[in-house]
Amino acid sequence: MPDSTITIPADLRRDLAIESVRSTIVDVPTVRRHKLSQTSVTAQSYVIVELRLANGAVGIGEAATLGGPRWSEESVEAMKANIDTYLAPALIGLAADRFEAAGARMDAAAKRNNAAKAAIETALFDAVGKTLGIPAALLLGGMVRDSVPVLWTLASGDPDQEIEEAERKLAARLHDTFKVKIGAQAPEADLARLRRLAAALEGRARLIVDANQAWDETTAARCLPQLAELGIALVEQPVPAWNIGAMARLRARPGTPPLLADECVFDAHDMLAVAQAAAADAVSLKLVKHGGLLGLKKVAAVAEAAGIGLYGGCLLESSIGAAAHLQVFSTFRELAWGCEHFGPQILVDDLVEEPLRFADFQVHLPSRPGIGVTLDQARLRRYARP
Ligand SMILES: O=C(O)C[C@H]1C=CC(=O)O1
Ligand SMILES: [Mn+2]
Repeated sequence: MPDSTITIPADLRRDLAIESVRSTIVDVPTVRRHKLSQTSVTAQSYVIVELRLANGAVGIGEAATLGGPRWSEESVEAMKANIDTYLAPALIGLAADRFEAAGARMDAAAKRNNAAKAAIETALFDAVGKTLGIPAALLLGGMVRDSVPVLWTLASGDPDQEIEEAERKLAARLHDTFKVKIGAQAPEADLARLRRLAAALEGRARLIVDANQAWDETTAARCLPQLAELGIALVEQPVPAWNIGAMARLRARPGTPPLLADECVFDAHDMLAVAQAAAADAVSLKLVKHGGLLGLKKVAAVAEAAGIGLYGGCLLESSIGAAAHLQVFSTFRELAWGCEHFGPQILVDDLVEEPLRFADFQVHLPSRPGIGVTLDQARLRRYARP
């Protein structure tokens, strides 16, 4: 287990009042083009939150997007505006360890805005953790594990490049599960691409796919058995987020591989609806969807109650957002599907002094207090929007 006995001077503990919140938009280039069904990115945009307490501690948090407001409704521009105008003013003066009260204030100040709220709540846990000298995980139930299996996503759309990329990851013992992004081209073209990947990696890697809502029910009914025949272990969000009924009907058909709910589950109410409809085998947990670490735990609790497996989702976060996810993922008794926080490795640069460590097919929890990583101010300035 990581060392959690770091001590900091008593005077730093004194005043947890939230004094200021600063938000900065950054754009960090990626090492290659990342293609999803609905968008394609060559840079990742985040809002970085720095939240200062009266005791001097500064907590950090990150809100990720994917292709502007295309993956979900929040863009970095909207998040910054809503943080500065509505969310931050609602919190000034509140004691930072009153996490639920902070959530209630933010919900009263702005509807949804889940990624923006998550970045602020992350910064609260980071600031309090730093103040107390403990990892945020200790405030969330305590660690069950100090590393998490991590997959890599293949999303260039070019199977030759993707096989070569997967081979490099396997050889370096970084990743042996690969998520393939599909839905940007016709289903038959994706199936041909997957056939090539499955043949090239057979017996050496596990494949899952993410259609990002690209298929209608008829297309999904036709293609899902073919994915099962190829040995695809999990199929993420094959149909539009609103179509829980289709997910349930597809899941009940013989020959359908396990289904992973992503865009159809934002809050715990969504999770309950998916569970009641028996519409998924697993759920992808993400701070940007669930509004924070506590919201993520609530969604996970509903899933656990329904026997739905937990999958540690991402939105290509840097080491800041990834570290926050790891703090909460580390507290789950079961994390059946591991996680996909490869984000720090797809960026040309990170935003922290010491990036997360990837080794032996796992991403390792940092052992410092709070979320465990330190914002690199020089890098923040380098990638900040003018
Ligand atoms: O899962 C998503 O929909 C979003 C994201 C996560 C990894 C990736 O490549 O895209
Ligand atoms: Mn997804």
